[in-house]
Amino acid sequence: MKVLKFGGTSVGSVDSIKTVIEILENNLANGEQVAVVFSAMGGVTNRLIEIGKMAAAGNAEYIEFLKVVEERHFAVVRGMINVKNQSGTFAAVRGLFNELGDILRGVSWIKELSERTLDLIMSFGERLSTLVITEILKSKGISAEFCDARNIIHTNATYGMGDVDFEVTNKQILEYFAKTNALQCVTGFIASTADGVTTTLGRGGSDYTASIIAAAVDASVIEIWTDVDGMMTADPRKVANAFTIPSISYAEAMELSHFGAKVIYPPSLQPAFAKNITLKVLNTFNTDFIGTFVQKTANKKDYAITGISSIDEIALVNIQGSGMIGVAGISGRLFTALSLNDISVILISQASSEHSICFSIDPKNAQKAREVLEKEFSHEITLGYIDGISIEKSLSIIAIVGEGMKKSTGVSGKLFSVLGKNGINVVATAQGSSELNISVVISKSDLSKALNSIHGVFFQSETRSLNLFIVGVGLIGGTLLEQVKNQTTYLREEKLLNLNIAGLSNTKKMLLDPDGIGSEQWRERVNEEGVKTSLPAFVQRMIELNLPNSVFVDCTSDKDIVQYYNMLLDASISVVTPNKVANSGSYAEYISLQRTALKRGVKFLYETNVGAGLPIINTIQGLMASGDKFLKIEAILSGTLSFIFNSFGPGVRFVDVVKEAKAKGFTEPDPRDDLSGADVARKILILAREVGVPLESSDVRVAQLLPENCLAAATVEDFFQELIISDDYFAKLQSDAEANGEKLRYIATLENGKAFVELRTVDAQHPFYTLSGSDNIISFTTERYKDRPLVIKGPGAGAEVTASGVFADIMSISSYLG
Ligand SMILES: NC(=O)C1=CN([C@@H]2O[C@H](COP(=O)(O)OP(=O)(O)OC[C@H]3O[C@@H](n4cnc5c(N)ncnc54)[C@H](O)[C@@H]3O)[C@@H](O)[C@H]2O)C=CC1
Ligand SMILES: N[C@@H](CC=O)C(=O)O
Ligand code: NA
Repeated sequence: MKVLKFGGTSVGSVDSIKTVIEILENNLANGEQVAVVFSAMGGVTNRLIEIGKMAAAGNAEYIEFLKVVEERHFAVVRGMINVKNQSGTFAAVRGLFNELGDILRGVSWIKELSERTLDLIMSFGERLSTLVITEILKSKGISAEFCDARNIIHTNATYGMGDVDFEVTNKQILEYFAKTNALQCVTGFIASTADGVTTTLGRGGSDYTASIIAAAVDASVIEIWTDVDGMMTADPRKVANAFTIPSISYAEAMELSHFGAKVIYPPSLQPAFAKNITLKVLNTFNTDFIGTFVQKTANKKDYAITGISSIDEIALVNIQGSGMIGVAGISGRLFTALSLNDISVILISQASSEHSICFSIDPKNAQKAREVLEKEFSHEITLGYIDGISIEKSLSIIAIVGEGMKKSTGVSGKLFSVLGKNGINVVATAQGSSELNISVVISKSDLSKALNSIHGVFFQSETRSLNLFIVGVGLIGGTLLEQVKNQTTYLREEKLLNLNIAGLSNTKKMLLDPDGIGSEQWRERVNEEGVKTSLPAFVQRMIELNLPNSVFVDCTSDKDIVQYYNMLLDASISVVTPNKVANSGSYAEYISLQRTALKRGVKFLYETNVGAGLPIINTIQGLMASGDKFLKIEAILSGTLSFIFNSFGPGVRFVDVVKEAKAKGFTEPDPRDDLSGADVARKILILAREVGVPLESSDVRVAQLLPENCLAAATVEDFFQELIISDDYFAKLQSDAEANGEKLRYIATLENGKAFVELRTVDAQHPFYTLSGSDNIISFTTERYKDRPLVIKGPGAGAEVTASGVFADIMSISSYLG
């Protein structure tokens, strides 16, 4: 025999009942006997409870509410049974509603609603749905019979959650099914006492009915038909990427039952599990889907774990003291006291030092737990053997579950590592020696981030996601977004990396969308949906969103923005930037950013601070890490100045070359920063710091290349005017150099702890002579590269090369995330 069970949504509407009929017809076609258990129509049980309470409160409106429930059942009859045959069913349904109406009237008279009466009122939900569907089946010519489970399942008189008398029940079920071959339509959830008083089976009640029957008759299978695709790897409301688990063991299903309760409530399936009956969880609304098989032993898994479950809100109680060490009986007394007071313990952890025990409970029991324990241990507390009871709230538990972790290494490593990388603090942890479940207690505010990042490493290890928050969509930011757009498919398909643009801001508008702004229509979306830009609000929202693998990308030259870097890094958000302001501010700030990133295990990356995309910072960091010592750095670090000196000559105005550099995207947003030497000065300052020389910006000596009048210009426009006026000055610089067969080069040097930048002329022998375009060149003399320096050369400014350097930094974070 086969046992099927349909939940409330499956029997909730005419359309879904049509599917139920089809499923039943298909099953009957196989010839195997079928029992089918029905829940009440979706929402009806809750409605009946409400109606019962209204009646008890003397609120006559319950009558109207009851009419609505009645009409729902009538509507199904009208929708499913031919007009000619409806009357019998209508009469039967009306009969049940009359009976229920009488009971409710009684409740409203005596103004009392006992658990026993409530069970009786609730029983009408299943009795009605099952009656209606039985009649529908019969009207379709199917040999179906209504089976009132109260006649076969007996419980004690614990109302609300009757204790099943299996001896009697199993016997009655066997006798009942031995007598019939018809399709048995059984009322779920309800039972009765030996003397015929209606009871209910508590949580997961209809599943329990199915399970009790299946176990009694040794059914071949139980099919639980519900409204989702089976048991999922995580709660899909919290983890968008959760997917159906095809095969799961009983034990795993039990462990996952916290959120799995929505789908099945495994404890209610225990009788079937005990008989080794396979359970299938199937979707009435997606009948072709394979669903989840629950069996004693699950099929081999593709993943190290089977699923992730969580409890949103718990309180953690800690009891500690020197008097607990080596003293037997403390934990016995502790848990006895809790159990005598009906406080259920969710998780327990005690370190081998025996100095403390912590356990988690439902927060609504927290105060009671404190009182109970303070009373139990009052003597020890007075004597100072126990320090007292501390309770922490606003915590959540996440458990990873799976038989696959048994005796396999690396699972807990992976769990703790992903939590660490995302800056999620683990408050407590527990793993039983069954190795089926590792539980961690974390702050509730980290729950969503933790679930998603854990799900990511265990189930989507092939596809990793980075959440990008980009501020500044000018030349570099805009080009970066273009590059991201062009690479999205490649990265997803070839590198299994999903770049999610979760936030964007220009100076006017900002938009944050954790689901992704998209790299195609970002401009339109920011314009249309964006709100007025506010950097503090942007940063605050990012921190609140608390998305895993978040990266803040600062593509501005803003001075104020850098004050947020520390805060972001501290919130475990990596920072990537071409903006040089932070690293060229005070040395204390530079160091503090490095330290915060290190402390939080996130990245602060700024390769494009010097030489745009050229691998300069990375090279230095590699050499420093491997113990090389820098003796000298000599470099051309301005793409703009390089371009100018390579393009300026007879027949060209200096100002036009500067304007061309700006048009080509080489200059700073304000080109005076390039021509004043300020940009080069801050670059050599950053390099000095990277090689371990703790300079301040005032330590860098800058020899001006501009005449006074240009330096004094108040605006960029004025500046260009002054350049025109000074054209002869620049022409002479250039022609003097050329006359000597030399070239003008603006060179930065770091030697003996001193940094300076100056305009020099170099002859054809000098390695810096043969530069073209916007080339930068950096020559490192180190202990290892002493005889011949290490030289890096190439375009050191411009949109494409800079944006790709920023992109490469972002990519390096993704590989670090593993
Ligand atoms: N252009 C280049 O070759 C290189 C540039 N860089 C650096 O890249 C950064 C960006 O340079 P570009 O893109 O060329 O400049 P840009 O002026 O074209 O872009 C900067 C953008 O940031 C916006 N912005 C400024 N403050 C903002 C704020 N608080 N909130 C939102 N948006 C803000 C501006 O409106 C502008 O659209 C600068 O720090 C620059 O030093 C670094 C290496 C090379
Ligand atoms: N304006 C800068 C851009 C790179 O940092 C330059 O010209 O080098
Ligand atoms: Na670089």
